[in-house]
Amino acid sequence: MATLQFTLPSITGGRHRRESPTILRPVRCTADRQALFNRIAPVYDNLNDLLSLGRHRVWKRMSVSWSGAKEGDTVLDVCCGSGDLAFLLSEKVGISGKVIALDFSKEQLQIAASRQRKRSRACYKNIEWIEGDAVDLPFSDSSFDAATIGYGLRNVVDRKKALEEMCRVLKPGTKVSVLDFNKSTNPLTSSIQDWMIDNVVVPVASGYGLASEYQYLKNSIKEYLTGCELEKLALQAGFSEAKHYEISTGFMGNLVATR
Ligand SMILES: C/C(=C\Cc1cc(O)c2ccccc2c1O)CCC[C@H](C)CCC[C@H](C)CCCC(C)C
Ligand SMILES: C[S@@+](CC[C@H](N)C(=O)[O-])C[C@H]1O[C@@H](n2cnc3c(N)ncnc32)[C@H](O)[C@@H]1O
Repeated sequence: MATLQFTLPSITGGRHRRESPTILRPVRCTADRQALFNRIAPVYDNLNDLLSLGRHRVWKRMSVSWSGAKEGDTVLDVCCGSGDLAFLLSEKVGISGKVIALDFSKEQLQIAASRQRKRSRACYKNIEWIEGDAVDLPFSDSSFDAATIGYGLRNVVDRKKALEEMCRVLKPGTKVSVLDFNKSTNPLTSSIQDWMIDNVVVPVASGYGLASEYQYLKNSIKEYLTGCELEKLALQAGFSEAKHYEISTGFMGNLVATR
C-alpha cells in the first residue's frame, strides 16, 4: 500500500523535526503515558487541528453539550490536556460557574494555563488547573454538577477506577460525557480508520519526530473498548445509566453515563 508523502507546514518552526531512526518507545505504564503527553504537548493542539481538519472542535463541543453542564454549575474536566473541553465548559457555566480541570501532565497544564492567560473572555477566569491522577481524584463525593473526559479514558491504565472516581465525585443524577475514538465493530469503518492513521496521521507526526507517539495512538484504539463494552463498564463502575453514541461516521464515539 503506497504511503503518502507529506510536505509539512511548519507549525512549530521546525523545532520538533528530528531525524530518523524512529525510536519506538514503550507506553505501557502510567509514567510512560505521562512522559508521552509531556512530549507531544507543544504540538498537540496544532496537530489535532491539522489531522482532523479542525473537526475535533465540533466533536468536543458536542461532548460538552451532552454533559448537561449549565449556567452556574461547578463542573470537572478530567484528563484536560491543553484545555479544549475546559474552555468550552467555562463558556457553558459562565462567570457564576466554576471549572476544575485536572491532568497529570505538567507540560499540558502549562499550555492550558498559557492559553487561558491569552484569552480575554471574563468566563475563562472560572477555570482552575489541577495536577492530579484520574484514578485518584482529589475531590469530595458529590462535588460536581457535570464532568467531561475527552480522549482521556482510553489513555488511563485503570479505566474502571477512573470511571468509579468520576461517579463518586458527581452529584446524584448528573452526567459524565466521555469523548474518544470509536473502536468500531464495522470492519469497513475500522479499516478506513486504520488506513487514515497509518497513511496520514503517523506520517504527518513522523515529520515532527513523533511517529512512536502517534503509533501508540493507533495501538491504544485497538486496545480500547467498543461502545457496548464502555456502557457495561460504566454500569459496573456505579453509574445508573450509560449510552454510547457513534459520531463522525463511526470514527469517534461519546459515552454519556448518569450517576
Ligand atoms: C482530538 C483528537 C485526538 C486527540 C489525541 C488522543 C490521543 O490519545 C493521542 C495519543 C497519542 C498522540 C496523540 C493523541 C491525540 O492527538 C482527534 C483528532 C486528531 C486525530 C489525531 C486525527 C484523527 C483522524 C481520524 C482518524 C479521521 C478524521 C476524518 C475526518 C477529518 C473527519
Ligand atoms: C489526548 S489528551 C486529551 C486532552 C484533552 N481532553 C483534549 O480533548 O484535547 C489525553 C490527556 O490525558 C492525560 N492523562 C492520561 N492519563 C491520565 C491520568 N491517569 N490522570 C490524569 N491525566 C491523564 C494526558 O496527560 C493528556 O493530557
